[in-house]
Amino acid sequence: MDIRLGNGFDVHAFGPGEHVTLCGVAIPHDHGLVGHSDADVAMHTVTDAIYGALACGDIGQHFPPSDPQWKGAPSEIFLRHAVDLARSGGFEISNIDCTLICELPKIGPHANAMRENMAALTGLDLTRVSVKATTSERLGFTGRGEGIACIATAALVKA
Ligand SMILES: Nc1ccn([C@@H]2O[C@H](COP(=O)(O)O)[C@@H](O)[C@H]2O)c(=O)n1
Ligand SMILES: C[C@@]1(CO)OP(=O)(O)OP(=O)(O)OC[C@H]1O
Repeated sequence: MDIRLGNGFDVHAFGPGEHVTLCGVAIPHDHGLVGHSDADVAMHTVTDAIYGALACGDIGQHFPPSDPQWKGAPSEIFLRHAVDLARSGGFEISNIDCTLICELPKIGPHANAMRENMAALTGLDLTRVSVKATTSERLGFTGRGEGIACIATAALVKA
């Protein structure tokens, strides 16, 4: 059995807005997130973890931020691309795990909706999709409420 692990890390800054989109779920907040796309930092991070497991670059190489085509794009486009790449290489995604780092918004009340959306987009069973959160104890840029960071792991298997 061929097992591959990949990691992802991404950060998006807060800007004007009334919600953030995380794992495709709109979460009410007193700021939005700034990005070339819809700035879904969690979906970008999971996408990069899958690319990492495949050793095939990163999200900016596949979807350059300089390309106007991706302005305001829904990030599920990027995730679907990474999932298709994995499957076309003969891999199944075994599980994904991501941790959001922010003081606010509180992720807990939305975590199951986020998991369900990621499970639907990837075709994974819900038990294989994990969404977690932590504060940074008010330290650093996340602690000052300047943005949201996310880290993720993806495991891919080929029988
Ligand atoms: N944005 C966040 C941050 C944290 N949580 C939940 O709170 C727990 C405690 O966070 P600490 O940073 O103090 O360890 C954490 O384990 C999460 O369950 C959250 O929902 N949203
Ligand atoms: C997703 C892309 C798409 O142009 O733009 P952003 O929304 O700025 O997100 P980032 O995490 O900086 O990744 C780069 C790009 O691929």
